[in-house]
Amino acid sequence: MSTLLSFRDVWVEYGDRIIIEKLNLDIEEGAFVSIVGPSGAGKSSFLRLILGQEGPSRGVITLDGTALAPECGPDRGVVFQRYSVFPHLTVLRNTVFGLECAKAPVLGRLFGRTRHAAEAEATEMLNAVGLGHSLDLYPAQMSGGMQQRLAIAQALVKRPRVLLLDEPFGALDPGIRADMHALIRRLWREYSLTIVMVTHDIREAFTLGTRVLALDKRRHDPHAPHRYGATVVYDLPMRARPEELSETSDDITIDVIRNN
Ligand SMILES: Nc1ncnc2c1ncn2[C@@H]1O[C@H](COP(=O)(O)OP(=O)(O)OP(=O)(O)O)[C@@H](O)[C@H]1O
Repeated sequence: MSTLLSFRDVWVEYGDRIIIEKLNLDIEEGAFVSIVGPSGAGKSSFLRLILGQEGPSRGVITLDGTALAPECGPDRGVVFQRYSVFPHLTVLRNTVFGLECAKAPVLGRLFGRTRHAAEAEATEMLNAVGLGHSLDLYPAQMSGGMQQRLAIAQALVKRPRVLLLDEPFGALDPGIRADMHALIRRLWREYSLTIVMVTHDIREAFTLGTRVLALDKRRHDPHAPHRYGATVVYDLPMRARPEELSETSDDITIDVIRNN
């Protein structure tokens, strides 16, 4: 497997406040990376770096060996915990809209044959996430789980190189969550995705991830908490592949535990 994303001596600082420090990390193509860590450790900031919503204050991030573009492009898809879908658009229009933005960035609309092709692609993706029978529904007519399925279709229809998940299942009931775990695992396999997922749920991190990264501060100065930032303090490759683990399984095994 080749390296898809690479971080070299990456820092995130707001004024004199250090959030992430000296981050050195390679993410392989096809990996499912779970990010855990205490509140405020910089997990969302880390995702924003990959998304291009903000640049590092120092260091370099590359995607496929090329410096990451400073704006969010179709090579990176994202699903947030809530509010990713447009309430005034149907399921199909929500999904086609992602393609319109990628393929017709100026007009934001596709016409004729390209529009038909986009609708066919969107319908295929909606079938893949289990919304094939809900194309004409509006988000307000759907459950939270269905809305997250739509958000995943919206992100995946652009065929991103990397899919970013920011607490995507955090607002869902446990039963629906288990269904969504099975769905994302299937999509990860079928579409050969590379996924980076932030979660507060340790079991979810270990159940889904092929690798679990813990972000935290290595050093702490109680008199000046802003002086030190977080970095990867644990990097845990999982021995079992996610498809071999059941939701209720307790036999999670870890290959190596190493402190960077
Ligand atoms: N634009 C900004 N300006 C200043 N500080 C910021 C900015 N964005 C984030 N921060 C600070 O950076 C720190 C890390 O925030 P971030 O949201 O990345 O943490 P997190 O690990 O995702 O937290 P949580 O688990 O609570 O969501 C926080 O202390 C936050 O206040």
